[in-house]
Amino acid sequence: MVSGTHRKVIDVLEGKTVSPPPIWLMRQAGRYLPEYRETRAKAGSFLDLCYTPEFAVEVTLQPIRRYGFDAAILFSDILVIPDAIGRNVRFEEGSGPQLDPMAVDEIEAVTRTELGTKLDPVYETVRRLRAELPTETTLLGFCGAPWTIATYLIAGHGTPDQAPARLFAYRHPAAFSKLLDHIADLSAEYLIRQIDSGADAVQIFDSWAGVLGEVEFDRYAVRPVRRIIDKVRAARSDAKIIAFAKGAGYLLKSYRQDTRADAIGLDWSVPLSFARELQKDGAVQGNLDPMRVVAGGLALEEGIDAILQALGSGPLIFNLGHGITPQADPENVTRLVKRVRGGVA
Ligand SMILES: Cc1c2[nH]c(c1CCC(=O)O)Cc1[nH]c(c(CCC(=O)O)c1C)Cc1[nH]c(c(CCC(=O)O)c1C)Cc1[nH]c(c(C)c1CCC(=O)O)C2
Repeated sequence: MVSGTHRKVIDVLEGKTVSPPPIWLMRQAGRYLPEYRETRAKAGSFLDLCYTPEFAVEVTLQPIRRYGFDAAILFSDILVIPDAIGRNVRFEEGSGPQLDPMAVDEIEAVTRTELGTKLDPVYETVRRLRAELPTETTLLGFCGAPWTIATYLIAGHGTPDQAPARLFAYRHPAAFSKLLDHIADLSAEYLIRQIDSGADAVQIFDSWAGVLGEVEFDRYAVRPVRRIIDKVRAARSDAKIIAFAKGAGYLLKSYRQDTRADAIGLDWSVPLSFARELQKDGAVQGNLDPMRVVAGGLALEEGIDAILQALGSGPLIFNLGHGITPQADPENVTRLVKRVRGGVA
């Protein structure tokens, strides 16, 4: 292989051990960066930022310029799918996302929706990014997992424990499964189009997997993600896929095999001894507590070293256990990258 086209994240997704491990951070483009806040102010609403290729490309590239991460993640949001199917998604300052909540009698109509052309600007962003990024930088596309998307569709906003979606699923199991299958089909189409536009790999975010019981985890987290992965692979057999089921704990033991993901993302509550077991079956990604990046100092150094020591001799993509938060000091990210790459923090 020509060294200039070598993408370390892809090597790890193929099961290789890369030392030092490649690194990127979930939500690496975001409010902790002054240059993001500047572009965000110019773009208008948050969705305008997502749907304007010029701005979305700019904010995707900002953390790459600053830190030289091994992967760039398309700047967008998991809620663009609900937006594309007409659920009136709004991001209001300080209150998190808002959508039209979905009642059970809307299931038939919602499961007949199509993506249409609304997400075309996202594919254009992906094309421009692949052309502008350094060849050695992996470009990641993404979508939300059907369960996590459904939690927002049903409640109409974020909730601490997703009680509205859990209740809906117990009351209307057949309608709920139909809804998840439909979201999975739209998500597969969305990911295939991202891959065709230049994404080298994709990540599926199941941020709310941790609130599901064992039976529901299989039904609502594993199966719909497997459905997406099967459809993407049926269309693009060499697609590389990372699945992140936050809070899944012990259920991660079979998650990779049951979903067929190339890598599984780990949140910071996953013990490193268990993470090592999971790594025997393939690549893992994670799992530094984002609060260690806010704290800095010894908390940051010890957290990094523990992960490198436990997981550095196997296929690892270094990342946080969830998105970086707005309070993080950009200098701590500089220290983090340096330490992972073998320098002193
Ligand atoms: C659940 C979820 C969402 N969005 C996402 C998830 C899954 C991952 C996770 O659990 O964090 C995924 C997401 N959201 C965003 C990205 C961009 C790529 C990246 O840098 O990782 C990605 C991959 C940008 C964003 N998406 C959002 C922001 C902040 C909005 C702003 O700039 O004002 C960013 C940078 C808005 C958003 N979008 C969402 C919420 C709950 C919020 C509000 C929370 C907040 O205000 O921090 C839904």
